[in-house]
Amino acid sequence: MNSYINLSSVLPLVAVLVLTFSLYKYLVENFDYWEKRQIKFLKPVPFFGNFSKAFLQQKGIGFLLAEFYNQVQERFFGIFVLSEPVLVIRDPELIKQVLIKDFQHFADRSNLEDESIDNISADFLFFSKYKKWKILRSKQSPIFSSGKLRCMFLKMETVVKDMEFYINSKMSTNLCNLDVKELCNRYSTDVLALCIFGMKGASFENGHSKFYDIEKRIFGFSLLNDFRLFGHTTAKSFIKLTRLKLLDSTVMKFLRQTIGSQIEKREQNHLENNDFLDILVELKRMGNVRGLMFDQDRVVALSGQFIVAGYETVSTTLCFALYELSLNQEAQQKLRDELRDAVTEENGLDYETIHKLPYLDQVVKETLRKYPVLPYLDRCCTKEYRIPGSDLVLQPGSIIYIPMFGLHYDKNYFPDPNKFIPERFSEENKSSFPASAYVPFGIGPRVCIGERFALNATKLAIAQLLLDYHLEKCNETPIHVEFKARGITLMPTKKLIINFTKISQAAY
Ligand code: HEM
Repeated sequence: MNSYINLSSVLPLVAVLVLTFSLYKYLVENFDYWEKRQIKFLKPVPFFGNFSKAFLQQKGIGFLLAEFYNQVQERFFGIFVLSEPVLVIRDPELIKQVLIKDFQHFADRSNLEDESIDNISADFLFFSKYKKWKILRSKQSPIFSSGKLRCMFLKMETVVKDMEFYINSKMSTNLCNLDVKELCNRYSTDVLALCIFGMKGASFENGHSKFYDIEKRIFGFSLLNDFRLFGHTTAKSFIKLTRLKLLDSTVMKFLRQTIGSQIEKREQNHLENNDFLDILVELKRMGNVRGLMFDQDRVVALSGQFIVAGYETVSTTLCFALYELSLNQEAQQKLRDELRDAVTEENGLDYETIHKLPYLDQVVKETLRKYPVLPYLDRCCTKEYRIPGSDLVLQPGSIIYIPMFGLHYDKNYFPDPNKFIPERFSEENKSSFPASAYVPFGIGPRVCIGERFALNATKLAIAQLLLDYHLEKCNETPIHVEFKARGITLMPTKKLIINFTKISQAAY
């Protein structure tokens, strides 16, 4: 009798031990993956792999990957993201080969595309897998054709005017201190609303801007938001487990109501506006495109992706360019001189002029080197692949990362990497580093579709602001920027406050 009681009381304990042991085995069972293949790898810890600092929000993913990049000298090496093995590629030649020449072996990103969990993000170009992606990309590329970009440029000019009106309203005796991140958030919101959806974002007006509130909701810091973005880009096992959607119900309601009703209005009134909505209306009219149905739900989903992809990226790039120019007075003056020489009374800062300014281009390129908005490029192997010059054979499903910060801060390619030196990208200097060591927009067929749009919006704003204002650091300007360890895009921890002083028309 006694022995029966003892057994039943220890059974739960045994069960817990067996479960804990099985879970532990499950979490570490992959950890010999790189060792078995004789590939140099960084030692993982259970559950987190090499990503504990990122998962626990102690270090941003970009900086963590740069730390790994600097610990190893090999062309490529292994890490574990949670329990998933990931191959990190350091060698620019191999990067070019994988992203461009051998694209057919790496046609997907590493995220989950599961319509049963999230039918909205599964339709985003960024997340969609090759078969669907090919149709979606070919149907959406015309939005960024040269003709359409020209029309959008005129719309961007009106947003720049609103931004300057806003800056002037904050001034007393021709100067003011402004948080440039906040300023640029408003700018990118209004540029996207107007150019992509043909709607006024109204972020610079007093009162409530629906678009601005939605952007803040998607990228605002909350634990749930962090996990949404981190899971959908980096930790697919987490999304499988939690079934968390990328966009919450408030954002979806906004898309369905605001964008959905705008689409219906265009359909009913046969309106065209040279923007993304025209394309969505056309896709909806076509209905079935090579087996893919474009119904109201799908076109609303497609509209959401540009709000997610364009807002933080453009805003961050512009804000860091303005910040760096306020600290680097020589570069600022050199750029202003170039602008003053180029702008005439007849043709102000038009589309052609913006594309002819080499120093403006160098300033934006150097900003994107120092502050790449996304921390890494990723691909999933879709067809068996032997890494050239090695015995390593990747099977379909294997994941690779290209660490953006590691490359952009590599002293061998960019000496004095912490310094802001736009001249690195001049005609004479640009061959001093391999082209594929600099990849802020990615490369190959899955390169950023909004690259030219983003560059136009950023360059126009920098150019007009520099013609009209002198930018300078003030007491509140941080000299070294610290970055949030949370989120997926690069964000400063503190406000980036700089001083704007109006330049008189006489000096123009
Ligand atoms: C300075 C601003 C921007 C930066 C730095 C940036 C960067 C990137 C990067 C690194 C990628 C991944 C490329 C790859 O994997 O090879 C990407 C993809 C993408 N970006 Fe951007 N982006 C910016 C602005 C925009 C804008 C304004 C839009 C749209 C309005 C946009 C839409 C997209 C889309 C849809 C993809 C997925 C492309 C595909 O898989 O076919 N981006 N972007």
